Amino acid sequence: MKLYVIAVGNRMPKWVETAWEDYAKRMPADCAIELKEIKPEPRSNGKTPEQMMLAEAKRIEAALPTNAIRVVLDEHGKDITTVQLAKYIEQWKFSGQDVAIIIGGPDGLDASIKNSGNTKLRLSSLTLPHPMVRVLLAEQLYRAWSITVNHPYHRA
Ligand SMILES: C[S@@+](CC[C@H](N)C(=O)[O-])C[C@H]1O[C@@H](n2cnc3c(N)ncnc32)[C@H](O)[C@@H]1O
Repeated sequence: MKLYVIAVGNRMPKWVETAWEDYAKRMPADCAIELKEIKPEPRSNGKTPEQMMLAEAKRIEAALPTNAIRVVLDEHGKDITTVQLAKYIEQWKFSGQDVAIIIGGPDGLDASIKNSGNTKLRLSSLTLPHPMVRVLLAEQLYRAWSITVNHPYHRA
């Protein structure tokens, strides 16, 4: 199984790239995480947020791997614990499908993407900045994987 993280936003600050790499390289081959960055629509050409999110939605659709389980990250999604995320990882592995976890840009995700996921999850009740979301997600995927194999990284 591969976990694709489809994230709106490129040209991230160095700390974001470093943190992502740090967790990505810890993941084992059978649960690897791969980042696909989606170019954000320029914020300076007079378009409405809805128009920008729609343009980004088309790029997200084009980047999504075929037959992958879709997981949308949204602050209004289902609340889960890290132990529950570990259970999701086990289910996803069992399904034999790859997984695409989608993160929106500064304005969020177009409704067509928000409502297209098999699952909609939130990482916190707080509204998080999109660069931080990918870092937090990478750490939580690593932590959740560590739970599935009883790795000592996670201490309950
Ligand atoms: C700055 S937020 C967008 C906020 C926007 N007002 C909205 O309604 O989605 C950018 C992206 O980060 C992700 N995100 C932000 N906070 C989150 C949270 N607490 N849980 C899960 N994902 C979150 C979502 O994918 C969101 O589209």
